[in-house]
Amino acid sequence: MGLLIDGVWHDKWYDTQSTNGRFERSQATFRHWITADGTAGPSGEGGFNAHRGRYHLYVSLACPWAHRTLIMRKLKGLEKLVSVCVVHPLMLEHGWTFNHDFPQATGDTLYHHDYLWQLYTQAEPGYSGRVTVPLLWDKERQTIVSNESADIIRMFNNAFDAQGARAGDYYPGPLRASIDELNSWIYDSVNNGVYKAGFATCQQAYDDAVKGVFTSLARLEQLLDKHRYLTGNSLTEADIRLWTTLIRFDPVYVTHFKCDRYRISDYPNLYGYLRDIWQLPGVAETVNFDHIRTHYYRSHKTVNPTGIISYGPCQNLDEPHGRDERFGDADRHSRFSSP
Ligand SMILES: N[C@@H](CCC(=O)N[C@@H](CS)C(=O)NCC(=O)O)C(=O)O
Repeated sequence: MGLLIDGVWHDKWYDTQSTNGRFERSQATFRHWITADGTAGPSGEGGFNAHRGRYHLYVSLACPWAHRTLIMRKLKGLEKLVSVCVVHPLMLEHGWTFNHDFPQATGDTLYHHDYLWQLYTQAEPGYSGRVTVPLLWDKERQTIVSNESADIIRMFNNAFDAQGARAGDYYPGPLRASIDELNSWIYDSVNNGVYKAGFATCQQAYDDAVKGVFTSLARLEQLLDKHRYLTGNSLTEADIRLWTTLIRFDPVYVTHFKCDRYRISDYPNLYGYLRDIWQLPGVAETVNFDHIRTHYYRSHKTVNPTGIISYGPCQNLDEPHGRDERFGDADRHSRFSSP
């Protein structure tokens, strides 16, 4: 675990001393957008036109932020349009690496780099900052388009629609305000909340974070009593963003990050919702529990110095969830049908 300073790699764990034991996530730095016609998006420069085969996604199968991009790539049928490399699950003194001595770790098939940080310095030789996944790479300009998952899933949602992407809009106009509102508190208290609890180095910081996690899970449990998905009866980007945290919750966050008040499987609605999305076509294929559990338990030496991987919960995600009958079958079929 480390970061780049003026293009030089330094092995350094998160600094929580300067923030009174609180973990503060830094902002992503590359914020360009792929658009259908190459015009600039909401941030960054233009010139990143959507083209089949031009872009490459670097992910970790362990990482919940990267996982969002893999799910959106799958739902939108972008597998043949945007290629992917998978880093090794261990993130140690060199950060993410391209070692491929682990099932489904692919190495760097584009440049044969050893480390992810080499892509950051290839794009910007004097780069200073954290070296994170997901990373969306432009093979043509040989640079980073974006290292922000929230932006990448929005690009995937519509930029490739004229290039053969599958139909489906996961950020539809009429729902945008409510999706944005959900994203904002779910990001802070759930997606990032589990990290704030797990990486806290003082009791108060942990207490605040863990209470925030369970307050929000209670709120979500109520919301999911009213409709099948967060904004109603169709799946949106807000669901995808929440779900990648929920799928890691019982297998990792309960024990490793000490988010142990309840398990997701203790909440009837959240657990049904977890299984509902798991059972949507293509979603389960994006999940790799070996990468997930190996990464967390073995990479965070300050949290789990022995590197012992816990026994793990017994969850049957294929069990029927009944949410389709309970809320109607939504417009799921139109979303997943071919264009
Ligand atoms: N804002 C980023 C956060 C990505 C992120 O923090 N990824 C983690 C993996 S789960 C990472 O690569 N961490 C390495 C580090 O912080 O040094 C996003 O959502 O894309």
